Amino acid sequence: MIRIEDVTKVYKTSTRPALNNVSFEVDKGEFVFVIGPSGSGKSTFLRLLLREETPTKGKIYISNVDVAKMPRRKVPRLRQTIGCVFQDFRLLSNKTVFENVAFALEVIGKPAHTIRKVVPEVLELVGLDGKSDRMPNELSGGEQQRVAIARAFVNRPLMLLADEPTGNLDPDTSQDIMLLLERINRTGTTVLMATHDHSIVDSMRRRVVELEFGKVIRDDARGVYGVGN
Ligand SMILES: Nc1ncnc2c1ncn2[C@@H]1O[C@H](COP(=O)(O)OP(=O)(O)OP(=O)(O)O)[C@@H](O)[C@H]1O
Repeated sequence: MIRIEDVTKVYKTSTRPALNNVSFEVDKGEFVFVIGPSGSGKSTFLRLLLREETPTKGKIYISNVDVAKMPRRKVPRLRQTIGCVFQDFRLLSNKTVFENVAFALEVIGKPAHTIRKVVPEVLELVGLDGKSDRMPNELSGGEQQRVAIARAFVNRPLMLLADEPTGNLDPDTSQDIMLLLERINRTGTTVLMATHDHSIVDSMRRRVVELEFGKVIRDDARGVYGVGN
């Protein structure tokens, strides 16, 4: 599903590579934690998958398509197959919960009757039924992240990229969000999650890819965060 081959990324303004000859594969339906200290290249990796950046060297295949070589006009279609969730939720503050999720479908031209049907379904899936008319500032952090996950998932993407999704949440709320990401993963969606959260990684025992100075230094099938991090 994702194949990274000898990928090096050197940003224009930097001499040290953010990713240095990285190779690994992710199968459809996997749940993968990408861990490593600040600056080790986690976000760069996620940005390359989204074609927000292109590699300096190497190849990035998603479903056998070389993302780096993809013509610019095809990039929006690629991004429709990838849902994204961030630490800071990134909701539209002047739109309701329903409208935030609906917006993701409107921008890709889905008809109103589909939106009316699908949005309540996904809000129920994330545990927000009954809250569709709230504004983001009337929700807890955990609820806001649920909206963000609903918005990322409503179009049934092939994969979900989560960059520190629990970074602003307390431990209990973080566990709830992880249960939700697990549920989404069980629908067959590949989940890649960059995190610094030791306890979550240790409790989930999923695949762990660890980066350090832009290199993969560990790839464990049922990993823990690791000693000394
Ligand atoms: N746009 C950019 N221009 C220049 N250098 C960058 C850019 N983005 C990231 N870098 C550098 O690339 C390296 C990897 O950064 P990256 O953001 O991928 O790390 P990270 O593991 O996601 O860190 P964090 O956990 O703090 O989010 C760092 O040295 C960083 O300074």
